[in-house]
Amino acid sequence: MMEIDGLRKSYGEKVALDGVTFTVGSGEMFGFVGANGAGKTTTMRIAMGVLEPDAGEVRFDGHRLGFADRRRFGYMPEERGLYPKMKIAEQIAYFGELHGLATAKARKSAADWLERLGLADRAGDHVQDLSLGNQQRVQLAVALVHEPEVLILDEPFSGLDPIAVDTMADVLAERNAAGVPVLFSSHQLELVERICDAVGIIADGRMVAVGSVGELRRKEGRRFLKVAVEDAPTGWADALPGKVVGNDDGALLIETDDDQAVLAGAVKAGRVTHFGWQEPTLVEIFREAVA
Ligand SMILES: Nc1ncnc2c1ncn2[C@@H]1O[C@H](COP(=O)(O)OP(=O)(O)OP(=O)(O)O)[C@@H](O)[C@H]1O
Repeated sequence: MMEIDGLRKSYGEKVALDGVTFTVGSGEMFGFVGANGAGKTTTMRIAMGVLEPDAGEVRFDGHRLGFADRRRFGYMPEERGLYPKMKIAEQIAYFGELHGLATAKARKSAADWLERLGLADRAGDHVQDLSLGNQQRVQLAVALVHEPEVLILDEPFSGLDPIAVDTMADVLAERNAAGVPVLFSSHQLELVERICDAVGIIADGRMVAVGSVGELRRKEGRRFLKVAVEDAPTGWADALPGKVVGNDDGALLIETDDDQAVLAGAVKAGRVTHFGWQEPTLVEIFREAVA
């Protein structure tokens, strides 16, 4: 388990992190979301030891992280950082050796990851000759080559085509299944909602919501009853307990505490063709949490 505990960080006058706390459990996929400049990259850089916090600490399995621990982490930095003129297989193996793998093992692992990520036929190409999406796959291989115990990835999905997104998501889920905690940032909230066990929402350097999507729905989101009634008179729901907040393709969206009263009113008004709760999406939860 990785614990981010009370991180504070300022750049001059600018307070970037104002007490950031959350945990990423073993085998957990944690999606870190927030507006531009909210503090995601700063948090992840501190977790990787690239930046020192002004206060707070990061722990792994109960102890404060040191250099040796971080060698066993896999990291995809926001600024990426591949060598453009180095051949990709050599480059991945080189990073493997930097993380302590013996040369033969590093080469074997590099070849295996290139195969897994669909880049085996590009092994001898220079990084600069790959498309940006393929460079990102190489960056993922660099993060994974030494079989890291924790993965920290800054916007790993940005700029990928849908097939590459699926490959990346599958690889991360496999690492999760092997017990690896995965922390990644993203602006792709539908993807985060689909693949993450837990989500943390940061705004202006503070965590404004943390939990599973289900927990966030219960705590942060508003849910609505979606009710469609054929041939109902206009305004049929006006006298019912609750508030009509919208119309979705002919169905009313009603905010209410009394679904049974709304159902009884709907049945009285006409033929009910749809009746059910509409849960808020992560996009809606996000908008409410950062508002
Ligand atoms: N080296 C720096 N010097 C000064 N200010 C910085 C520096 N790095 C980040 N900041 C500021 O700190 C705040 C947090 O930035 P950070 O990069 O952590 O946000 P982010 O959530 O990763 O944003 P994005 O989604 O745009 O990548 C921002 O206001 C940013 O301008």
